[in-house]
Amino acid sequence: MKLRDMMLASMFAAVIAILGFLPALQIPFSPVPITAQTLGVMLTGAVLGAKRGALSLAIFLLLIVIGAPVLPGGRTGITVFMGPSGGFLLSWPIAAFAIGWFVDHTKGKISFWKLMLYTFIGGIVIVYLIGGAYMAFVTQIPLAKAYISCLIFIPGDVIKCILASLFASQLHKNSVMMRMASTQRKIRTSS
Ligand SMILES: O=C(O)CCCC[C@@H]1SC[C@@H]2NC(=O)N[C@@H]21
Repeated sequence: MKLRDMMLASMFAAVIAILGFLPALQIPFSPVPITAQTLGVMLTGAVLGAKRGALSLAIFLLLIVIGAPVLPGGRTGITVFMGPSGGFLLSWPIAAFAIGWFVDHTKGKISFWKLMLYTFIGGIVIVYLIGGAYMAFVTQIPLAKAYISCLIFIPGDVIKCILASLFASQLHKNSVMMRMASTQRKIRTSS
């Protein structure tokens, strides 16, 4: 991994930390809040790809471990991993990796709809599977009940999928156009 990759991964970790300044929404019947940071997780995977995306979220989790107040409300420290939302946090590098893996293995155009599917699988299905199971374990509730309680997050998380997919598809389109323009320039100067 190059220095540039490390810098990009750190930059996206910072973006997720900044999203943590938006207050989390505590909802009734759930010990886990609605947070804007999942938008950052989806965006990171969709823009950086698998390896850099996972690295970025690993950096973000490391910031929590060392006590940086990067979660909404300034929460931090290793103890947050032991709470009901701990599994959701631990799922984030896997989610970013999965979204990025799909992006890295996409043949042809990375369209909005493809990204919608990728962010849905990585940012919702994988996150809920891991986070829900962990929450059931920590709070000692039945697994089915934990998964049902995750459904409340779906409307907000689908909106985040849309936003991340819109942004990332535009970015991928621009980078393809820039690459084409630079190839054309090279051809012109060599002929
Ligand atoms: O701040 C924390 O302690 C982590 C919060 C985890 C929130 C989960 S992630 C998936 C789902 N979508 C949300 O907006 N909230 C939950």
